[in-house]
Amino acid sequence: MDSEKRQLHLFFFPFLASGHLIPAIDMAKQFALRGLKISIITTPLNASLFSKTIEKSKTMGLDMNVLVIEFPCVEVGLPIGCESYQLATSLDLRTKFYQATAMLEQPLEKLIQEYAPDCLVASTLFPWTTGVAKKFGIPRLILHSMSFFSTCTAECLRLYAPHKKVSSDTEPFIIPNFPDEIKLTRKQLPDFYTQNVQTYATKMYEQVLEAELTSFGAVFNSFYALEPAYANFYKKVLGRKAWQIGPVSLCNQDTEDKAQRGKEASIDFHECFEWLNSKKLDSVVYVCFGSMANFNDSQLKEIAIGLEASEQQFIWVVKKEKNDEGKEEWLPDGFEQRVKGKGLIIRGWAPQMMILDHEAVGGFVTHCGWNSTLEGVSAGLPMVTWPVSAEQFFNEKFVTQILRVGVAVGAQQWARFLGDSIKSEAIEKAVIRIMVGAEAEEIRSRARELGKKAKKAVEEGGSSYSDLNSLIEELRSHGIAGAASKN
Ligand SMILES: O=c1ccn([C@@H]2O[C@H](COP(=O)(O)OP(=O)(O)O[C@H]3O[C@H](CO)[C@@H](O)[C@H](O)[C@H]3O)[C@@H](O)[C@H]2O)c(=O)[nH]1
Repeated sequence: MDSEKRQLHLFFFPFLASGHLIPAIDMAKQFALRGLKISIITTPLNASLFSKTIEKSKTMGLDMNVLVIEFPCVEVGLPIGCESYQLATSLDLRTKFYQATAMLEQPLEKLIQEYAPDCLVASTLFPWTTGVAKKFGIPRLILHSMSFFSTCTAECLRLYAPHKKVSSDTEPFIIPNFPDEIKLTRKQLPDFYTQNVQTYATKMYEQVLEAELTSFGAVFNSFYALEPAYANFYKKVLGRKAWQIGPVSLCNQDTEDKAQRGKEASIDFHECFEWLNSKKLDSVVYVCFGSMANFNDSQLKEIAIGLEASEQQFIWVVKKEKNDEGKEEWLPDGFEQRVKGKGLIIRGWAPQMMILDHEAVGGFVTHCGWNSTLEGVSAGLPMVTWPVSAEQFFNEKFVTQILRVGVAVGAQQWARFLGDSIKSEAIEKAVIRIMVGAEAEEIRSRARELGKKAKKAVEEGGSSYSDLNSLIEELRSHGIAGAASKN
């Protein structure tokens, strides 16, 4: 077959966590929409989460399928079914989880042998896949799940270690040689920056870096106009190769597609949509902390009190099981009766993208996971930033200081399983600041402009659209060159 016409086949191998799988499926869809064949490699439980999306893609004529590999839970001592990182709720379980992912090397090699894909697009957290791709003579693209800003912040912390030059965990330091003056404290950094001992995670991050330097390049869920200084920094100062093809969530255009990203929602999405339809433009604040953050009862209570005191309408997503007696200790007495019609609590999984895109939603209280941040940006929404873990404190700086589309609630420290560090008054005040008054209007108009730029980036001729074209062209010529050298 004429090699220029040959359909390219990409293997997508995302990390096993909602915050990685959801954007990876969207990204895979972008490639499939350009006529490429896509196989998503994942484990049985994760595959079931997006079976509907794959079915739907087939009805659209897209060439997408899933190849399932078993996850070695038993072999590493993980509970059976612990196939998602968010289920690994202790350091010990997380270490075992990473060990199990490294054991996926052989099954992956078997699939590559069988299907001979042209390229392996694998999560940044699978550094060993660069070696696998090399072995089979195909390029490995790094599937990046953070922004350029956060990736550059992380790299400058590693290079210059400014956090080691301050005398306490709360003394601010500045990221050296950066385009903007960004201040952080040690309390806002992931553990592995501050620990002096080598752990599985610290070793893995060294491999991540090594792989970044030796791979074909990286694909980012971002767009040029959002962070030009940091895209340039990544490419020119850090000397890496990258394509930015986001916001990838924007490939979901109809309400059902938006509602079905990720998991089955815990609320009938029609019901949620109807509820929003009954509300005025920009009158509802949406409160959600991603797929991983879990607050304790007293912090949830503070949120409830703060939301009620703000007098704003809200949708609040709570990922908290009822206790053994079926009680919800975090709910203030009579709360749901008092906010009836005004506030909606979703217990479990929300159809987030559908909610954010609804015109009744006028603000977003977010933990600053990169996907939520970008979804908020794409929907043109002002945000209250409440970082909890991972690189979320970096994203907070980006939203509040660089983009200036958010206000900080005042979270000061990295912690995945939190106490009641933020008081109701701070929540009330921050929500009011993004929903009511002159400041809110000013933030909203900046956010709206950014939302328009996000949509433009993925339209035909937009920067992300063009970057995806160039990437496909490069893969095509690489494939042709590779095929020629094999002949
Ligand atoms: O009820 C929910 C909760 C989440 N989501 C979706 O789930 C994704 C969540 O991703 P993100 O906002 O990035 O948060 P996390 O799940 O916390 O993501 C982890 O992974 C991200 C990508 O690496 C990091 O940026 C985060 O810091 C890290 O916590 C988003 O697409 C949301 O739309 C829903 O649809 N419904």
